[in-house]
Amino acid sequence: MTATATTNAAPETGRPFVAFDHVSLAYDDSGNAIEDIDLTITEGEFVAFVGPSGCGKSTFMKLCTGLHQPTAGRITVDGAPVNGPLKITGMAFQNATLLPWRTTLDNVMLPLEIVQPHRSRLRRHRKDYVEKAMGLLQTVGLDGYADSYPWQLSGGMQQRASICRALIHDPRLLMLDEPFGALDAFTREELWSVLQDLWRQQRFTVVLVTHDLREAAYLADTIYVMSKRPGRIIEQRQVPFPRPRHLELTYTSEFSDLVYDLRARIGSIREENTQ
Ligand SMILES: Nc1ncnc2c1ncn2[C@@H]1O[C@H](COP(=O)(O)OP(=O)(O)OP(=O)(O)O)[C@@H](O)[C@H]1O
Repeated sequence: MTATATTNAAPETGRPFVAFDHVSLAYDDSGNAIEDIDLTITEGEFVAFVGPSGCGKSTFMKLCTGLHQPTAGRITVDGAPVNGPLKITGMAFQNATLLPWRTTLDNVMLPLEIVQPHRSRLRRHRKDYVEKAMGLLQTVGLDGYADSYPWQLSGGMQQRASICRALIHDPRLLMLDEPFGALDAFTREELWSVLQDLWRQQRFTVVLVTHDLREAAYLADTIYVMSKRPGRIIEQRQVPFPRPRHLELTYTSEFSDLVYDLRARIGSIREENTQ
């Protein structure tokens, strides 16, 4: 794992990067899935979305990346309206979804065969790209596994590779939908550090969707709590802990208090649901 300096690496630009201007989305005539979302994510910020199941966290992501268009309101990313799928995003999901017939290295390199300008450059600059992929694999502790196939890797190793794949084309926006949800607690905590290191080195903007409140509190600068359907932002919490964060933080009373508050907030939403 790479060593990290002891500064807070979040860029201090404060420049708006993702802006939702009173955005709602109705998939069909059953009403809004998310409603009146109005928020700004600054460049290099690490934000987490938490909320009860079905509140619209994944819908938020799909809107951010242009996979769906809002029914009302306006979304801009890096100052431009989002009218279709964005090239500047990288994504990782709960399942690593690596292609079983490709080696780890070839899985990580896959976006380069699809996303421009890398696609046009790949043949001529393959050596540089391989070097870059190997560097990423080393950062996540997978050096030595470049030629292994996904079925030869543990779940945690596969997820490390999938994070490398999400980052190989230098996305400015990293979307993570429950990326560690299927992993055991130890592996998950290890990968928090891996992700924090990568983020501090490369300063991309991160949108993390998670059910794990400790994960949100450990990783994020800002946590948005969403209501039950139709999903609205009902709370925005700044996370005050300095970076780099270490696992000891999770045993402090400040950390427990934050997680407890978030849990209570989500508990109260769930209760409303059953009344
Ligand atoms: N393609 C779709 N067509 C119709 N309805 C959809 C579609 N995708 C999601 N929905 C509905 O929109 C609402 C929000 O779904 P979404 O997947 O965004 O929630 P979520 O908070 O990510 O859920 P979970 O925490 O369970 O993963 C849900 O009621 C869901 O049934």
